[in-house]
Amino acid sequence: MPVEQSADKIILKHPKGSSAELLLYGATVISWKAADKLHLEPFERLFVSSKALLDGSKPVRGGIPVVFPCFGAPSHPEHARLSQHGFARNSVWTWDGIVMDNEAGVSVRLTLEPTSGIQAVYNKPFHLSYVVTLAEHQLSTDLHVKNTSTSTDFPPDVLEFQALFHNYIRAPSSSVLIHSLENLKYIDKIDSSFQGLKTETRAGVDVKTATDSVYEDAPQNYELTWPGGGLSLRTTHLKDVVVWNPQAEAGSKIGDMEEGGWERYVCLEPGHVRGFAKIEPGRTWMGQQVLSVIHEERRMHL
Ligand SMILES: O=P(O)(O)OC[C@H]1O[C@@H](O)[C@H](O)[C@@H](O)[C@@H]1O
Repeated sequence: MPVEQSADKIILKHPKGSSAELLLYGATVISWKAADKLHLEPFERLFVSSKALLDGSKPVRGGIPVVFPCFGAPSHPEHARLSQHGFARNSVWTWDGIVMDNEAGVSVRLTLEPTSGIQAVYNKPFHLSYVVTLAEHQLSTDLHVKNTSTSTDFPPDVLEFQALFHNYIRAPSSSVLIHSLENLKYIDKIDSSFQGLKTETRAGVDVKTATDSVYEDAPQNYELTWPGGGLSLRTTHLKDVVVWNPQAEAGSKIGDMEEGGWERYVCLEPGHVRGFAKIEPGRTWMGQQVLSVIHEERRMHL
């Protein structure tokens, strides 16, 4: 069966051997295994901390948590009662069905609507639909956000939100390089003494030191490479991208981070997180990412 379902998890299996696992909790993808031309056996592409709780008691430390409707600490008055990164990553989503099942890919959809728990902290009407698609060498995630307000008032009942895919990519943090971020403006959340935006001067960005950078108006087309491996990331309507790795000093203070976990991943998180996406009543916004295996050694020599 290309799609297996249990009470809390969905497993996607592609006929060519790749696979993915998705929790209803947070719609969190917790595994993506894909081969490349050098390693014919599919292997894990995402990092999930061995200390991550997968029982729905807190957001998963790893995989691909979905961040909505606020990134980081809330900065919009309508999000004031939300916790860091919003409620999508710690809400239980609803299974909606198989979208596609053929040689090209296996695809499933989950949805999230306001529950009483969400309404207690957030009173905007919305409908989220999340489609995860597995191909032989590719994983795509699409988030559709609908403003379900039926208000005809003026000014319109606009839905303002931030959204982001918090990808924990399995990669050696001592040698991974990310490009192309050169010349982009970014907020350096590590350097709190610096006010304003910095300009990226590096052709390939590394995470050898603690990194928490929010790049704005990015090219939506990136490559992560390390000796012997790599992934590309293309996005649509996700104009910003975050690079995060806490390294040892901050990483060892994260309760659900395994010892040395920061050595085994980099977070490359595409989103709309500088300012807010805005949609009028009845309209839908869609943000998409496509993660693809890089088959050949494509390391930039710097
Ligand atoms: O611990 P959390 O809430 O999952 O957040 C992890 C990190 O997520 C990143 O997206 C943020 O830029 C970091 O500042 C943050 O520390």
